[in-house]
Amino acid sequence: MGKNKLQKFADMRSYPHVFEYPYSVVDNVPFEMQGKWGKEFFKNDNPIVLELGCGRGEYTVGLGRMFPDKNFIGVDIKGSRMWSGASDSLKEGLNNVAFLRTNIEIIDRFFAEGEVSEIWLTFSDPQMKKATKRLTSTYFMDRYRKFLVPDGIIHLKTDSNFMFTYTNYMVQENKFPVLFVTEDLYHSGLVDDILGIQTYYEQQWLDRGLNIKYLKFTLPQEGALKEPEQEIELDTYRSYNRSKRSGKKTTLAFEDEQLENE
Ligand SMILES: C[S@@+](CC[C@H](N)C(=O)[O-])C[C@H]1O[C@@H](n2cnc3c(N)ncnc32)[C@H](O)[C@@H]1O
Repeated sequence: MGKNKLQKFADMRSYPHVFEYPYSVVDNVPFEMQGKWGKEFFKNDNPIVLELGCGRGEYTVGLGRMFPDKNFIGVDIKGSRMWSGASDSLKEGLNNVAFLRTNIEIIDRFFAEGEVSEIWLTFSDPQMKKATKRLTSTYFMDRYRKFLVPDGIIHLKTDSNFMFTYTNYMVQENKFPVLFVTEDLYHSGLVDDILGIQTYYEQQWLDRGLNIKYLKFTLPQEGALKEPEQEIELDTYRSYNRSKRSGKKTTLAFEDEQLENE
């Protein structure tokens, strides 16, 4: 039988490679590893790569296996999801993998200037109602700039047409260099070992026949950032449009909600 949430939380507290600093405690518990992840935890100077909103951490663990000469940290607020990747990486003895349980809104408190080389955003919630909650908004880009190396790389992998279109507009508006872009990863023949890592959400969206989109760009350090102003068509299969009064749900909206509750 699988473990319940309390057993998973207990495991997480005992894991040496898991750091739990949710917003509710971070002001009371000092975090002393900012700027020292390489020296004090990984014990090397290798590049550090983050997966933000990592869920079960498939990219963090998958990339950790592929690139022993880089360090990977999965970040999410949900400990019971993160437990999967944290347990797998511990069992496999991947000493280049760690997890940080916190709110991404305060991510810049955990890393020093230039400490991180790359960020993966894997199937992030599109947050269609509020741009400042979107992990590819300029609100978050301003935070990422504080700890990314100059011209650090950001990868977005998503099912969401809304998130993909918004991020493309954001990148264009701010003239960020685009390294790679595809609207349909699996039918373009461009999937390699890295892009072939599939997350839990990715598998669900693929099963529903959605195209997976991918955008890779660099984040320059200089210049004020500007939010895009274009209207973007909403994703119809998400719960955004559901009428609360009628309670009507499309099948996909319902399933989306169930995924959220996982
Ligand atoms: C749609 S799920 C995707 C999970 C995983 N990347 C995957 O593809 O299976 C989004 C994840 O981001 C996390 N998340 C969203 N906003 C967050 C925030 N502001 N701080 C921390 N975690 C967040 C959620 O807890 C959730 O696990």
